[in-house]
This record gives sequence, structure tokens and C-alpha cells, in this order.
Amino acid sequence: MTVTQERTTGDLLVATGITCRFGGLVALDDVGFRIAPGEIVGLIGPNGSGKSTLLSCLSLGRRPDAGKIMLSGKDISRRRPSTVARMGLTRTFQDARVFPELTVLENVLLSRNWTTLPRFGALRGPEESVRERADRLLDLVGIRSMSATHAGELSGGQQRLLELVMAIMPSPKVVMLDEATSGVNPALILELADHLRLLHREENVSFVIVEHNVGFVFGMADRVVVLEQGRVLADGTPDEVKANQEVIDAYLGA
Ligand SMILES: Nc1ncnc2c1ncn2[C@@H]1O[C@H](COP(=O)(O)OP(=O)(O)OP(=O)(O)O)[C@@H](O)[C@H]1O
Repeated sequence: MTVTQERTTGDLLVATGITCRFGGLVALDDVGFRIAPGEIVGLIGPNGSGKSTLLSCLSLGRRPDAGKIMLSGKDISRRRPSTVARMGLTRTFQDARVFPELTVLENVLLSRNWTTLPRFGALRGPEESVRERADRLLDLVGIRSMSATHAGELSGGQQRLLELVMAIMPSPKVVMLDEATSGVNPALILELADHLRLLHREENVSFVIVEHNVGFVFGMADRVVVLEQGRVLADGTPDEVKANQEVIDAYLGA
């Protein structure tokens, strides 16, 4: 099944007709995408199929040449990334973006300030201070003991976890993860999956997971979208996508 029509009921983020060109190259061609509250959607596809470009368009880091993006029923297609972040959509990057000279805790507190409240939604009840929230999230991913360490001294996997906490700190509705397993020691990838599941449960946040590690995606996602040459090739449950012959031919069987 491909998504070509806007479905407004129940969906948190709905993108329709997303087209993105780089000069003569059509990186995304009339792509539809949706995610429901609390859903985990995996986005996979061959190199150059448009995954990162779609993620940039959905988070408005790159403005699509055509198409419409609705977040919680509001048209965000022409908003700035910072505004979109305040409205509840945050992201991580292929190369973990942390401030190496600042401590782990300072990084987390700073991420909170980027999307400065009060417009950006409440902390988890008035009883939880910003500091308590930072401590709790760092605890959830197992790096609270490193709060005073400079972020630049963390391993690649720990920087990924820090970046994840920074994306979740402002209580977003949806977080987009670009290659969350890249640079992570393979032995720690299962741990990363556990941390993500915990954050997902505790924070009731939706995740879009862009990944080359298809095993990771199939193990985490409620639904998987497959891109090929800038178009949606398939959209279904992990089992449906794994059994899809077109997906096997274009990607999985390779
Ligand atoms: N800034 C850019 N300028 C020109 N072309 C670009 C740019 N960014 C991406 N492209 C092209 O757009 C297409 C889609 O690229 P994109 O990075 O979105 O794919 P991807 O699926 O994320 O790839 P990968 O898995 O290798 O990260 C590719 O052909 C790529 O070369």
C-alpha cells in the first residue's frame, strides 16, 4: 500500500505530495508520509533513495519544492525548523551533533532552551523541574553518571544516546532519528534499541527511524516505509514489507 491521500483523522504528522529537486535531480517525487501518535515508523531504502532528504523536508530543514506537511492539524509547510521544533517535532542527525566542550548535562539543558517554552508544551507535570527531567532522561538511557563529563569525551554510542536525550528533552510529539545506529559499537545496538523502547514508553513520543540497519528497523517499527528512487515503494507492517517481492527485488534481496 502506498500513501497518496491525506488522512487527517488520528494522524499526528501527514505529508502529501512531497517533491524535492536538486537541480535536475528529483530526490523526492510526490511522496506521502504519515505517522500516528505513539507510532514508530521505520524509513528504509537503498543509498540515495531519498530517506535523509525526506527527513529534512518533514522537519523543514529543507523546504520541499512541492507538497504539504501538517503537524497536529496545522500546516507547517512554510514554517522554520525552530518553529516546527517548538510545535513538537525534533530530530537527530547522521553525525551526532553535540557540543563537545560542554558537559553532558549542559548539552541537555541547552537543548531544552532551544525550543524555549512556554509555547512548547509542558514538562511532565509541574512537580518536575527542568533539572529533574534532564536527570531522569539521562538515567533512562544509562548515562546520568557521566553528567559532568565533557560530551567530546563520550564514545560514539554514548554521544548518540546524549543526542537522543537532547531531542526528547523538550517533550516533542515526534522525534526523527537519522541513522541512530551509525557509529555505535554493534554490541551496543541492542542496548540502544532497549533505551529507545523505554523512552518511547515513558514519553509517549512517536519515532521516525531512518536506518540502513534493517534488522534494527524491523525489530523496532510498527510500520515500515520503503523508498526507492525518491518514491514510496511500500508501506506496511514489518512482516508485510519483508514479504513484499518488489522490496526484496529492489532492496532486501541485494
Ligand atoms: N545537497 C544535495 N545536493 C545535490 N544532491 C543531493 C543533495 N542531497 C542529496 N542529494 C541527492 O538526492 C538523492 C537522495 O539523497 P538522500 O541523501 O536523501 O538519500 P538517502 O536515501 O538518505 O541516502 P543514504 O542512504 O546514502 O544516506 C541522491 O541522489 C543524492 O545524491
